Amino acid sequence: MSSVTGTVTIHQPLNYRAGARVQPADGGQAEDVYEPATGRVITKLLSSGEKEVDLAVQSAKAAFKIWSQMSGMERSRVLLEAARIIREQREEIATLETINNGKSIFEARVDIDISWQCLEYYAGLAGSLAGEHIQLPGGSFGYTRREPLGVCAGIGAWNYPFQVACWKAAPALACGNAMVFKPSPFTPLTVVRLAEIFTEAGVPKGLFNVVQGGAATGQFLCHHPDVAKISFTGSVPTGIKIMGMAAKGIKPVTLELGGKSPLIIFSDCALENAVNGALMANFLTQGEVCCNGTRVFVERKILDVFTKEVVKRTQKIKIGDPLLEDTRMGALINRPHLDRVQGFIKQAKEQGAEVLCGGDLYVPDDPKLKNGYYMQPCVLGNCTDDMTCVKEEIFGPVMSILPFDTEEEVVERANNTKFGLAGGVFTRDIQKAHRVVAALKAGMCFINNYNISPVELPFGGYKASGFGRENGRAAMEYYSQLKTVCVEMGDVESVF
Ligand SMILES: NC(=O)C1=CN([C@@H]2O[C@H](COP(=O)(O)OP(=O)(O)OC[C@H]3O[C@@H](n4cnc5c(N)ncnc54)[C@H](O)[C@@H]3O)[C@@H](O)[C@H]2O)C=CC1
Ligand SMILES: C[N+](C)(C)CCCC(=O)O
Repeated sequence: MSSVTGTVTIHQPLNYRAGARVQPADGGQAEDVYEPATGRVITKLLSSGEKEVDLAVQSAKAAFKIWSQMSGMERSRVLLEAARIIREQREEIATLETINNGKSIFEARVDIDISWQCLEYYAGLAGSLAGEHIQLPGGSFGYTRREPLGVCAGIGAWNYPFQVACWKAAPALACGNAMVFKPSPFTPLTVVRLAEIFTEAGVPKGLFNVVQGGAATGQFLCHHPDVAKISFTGSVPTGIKIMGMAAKGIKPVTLELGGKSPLIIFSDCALENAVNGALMANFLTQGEVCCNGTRVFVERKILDVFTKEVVKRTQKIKIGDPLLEDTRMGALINRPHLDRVQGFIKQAKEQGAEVLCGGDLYVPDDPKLKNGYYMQPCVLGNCTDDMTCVKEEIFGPVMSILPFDTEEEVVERANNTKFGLAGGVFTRDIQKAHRVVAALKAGMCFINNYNISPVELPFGGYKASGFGRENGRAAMEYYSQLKTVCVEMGDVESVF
């Protein structure tokens, strides 16, 4: 594939069923898919209708019969092979991700690395999926079996298309399930590569299928009677709808939703690390990250020095063609989203926030990029807790700085949100660090770093940010169910 921005056009079918790319059997009209770096249409997406979704689920059901009967070690070998192929094709997958998502190639490579690491991690756990043996009176006993659920539905967001799919597929497949995955209609491309890789690695045909489209396709999938579980990554309003659909079928759900996470910088921090942490917490993937620490609380004693340094470093972020090696911020996902982020900045100014840097659209010199969706990363000062930019998830490169005076005060303000995905603290005082994260009502907390993703650690939210966990051992629980077997070794003493 060409690795030059503005040149790639995709003509292959984007559905994947029974081990092959296919055109959907039914569906709506074709939608444009854009290259955010140029604003160019790279492909037309045919959405999947009810019939196509059913065919994908039936194909998964057939593969489940074979896969679920294999031992964990057998499944492990296939997942390791898939991880190996991803490593081998790292550059090609990262390039396609960058073309479709707009993030820098530098970051896309990291995303692909986290993806194959996730497969390796669950390959390692597949062989240890086991139950317990429990002794009962008179030599009788019971035992438990951890069994797969069946066909799991995965529905993903557009910010980490390949990685989100791996975070769901790896534990699902390790536990013996099959999956039908629906990516965001903005980023339909790389997930189909993942499906091809699974087939090449040796999964039974139909074990991992891809259906394409937006809300309608997602609804067909969630309502399908043969779908046993739904794992969703996306916004809170859609999460509410997913849970409603799951309730109708009594299906377990995992919801990875939005956030407005706090990052607390105490005056006794290592300043350079804290500045680096604040940049990591706000500007990866153009700020389109659910767990971003966008409310940066800074102890007043170091407010000026911290702010000055953060602004200086933010102004140096190299924006532009995401496929260039030295670019660190690419383009936002699409025009409406860019407009939305701009709207938040305008409203912040109206409400009294001060733009300390950035916030404007960015027009690269390269003429082929002039219709891309770029903006300058923005730092807002003079913020207060009641401002919209401090309360709502912006999902763009916008950091709000909020001064504080005491630990007690900052913990209360940090928790004063409907969300609870993540949180972070920078301090050299270990007691304070652990005390503060213990008080944070958030599922993923960082001490003296932010937004790193070791796949060994469970990830997920509290409160409106959802429930269930991805990554870590914990995710195995969300893709399996427990069967108890009670064994009588004596005679039946009947009551009757
Ligand atoms: N906690 C986490 O791990 C993450 C959360 N997010 C959140 O996702 C949001 C941004 O992603 P978007 O794609 O804009 O979210 P979204 O909620 O609009 O869409 C997410 C997915 O759900 C599908 N969908 C939309 N309506 C549906 C319906 N009625 N039934 C079934 N499926 C439906 C979409 O087509 C897409 O695949 C942000 O709020 C962000 O915080 C994003 C990435 C990670
Ligand atoms: C990889 N990481 C930690 C930066 C973000 C993962 C959550 C998401 O999909 O937004």
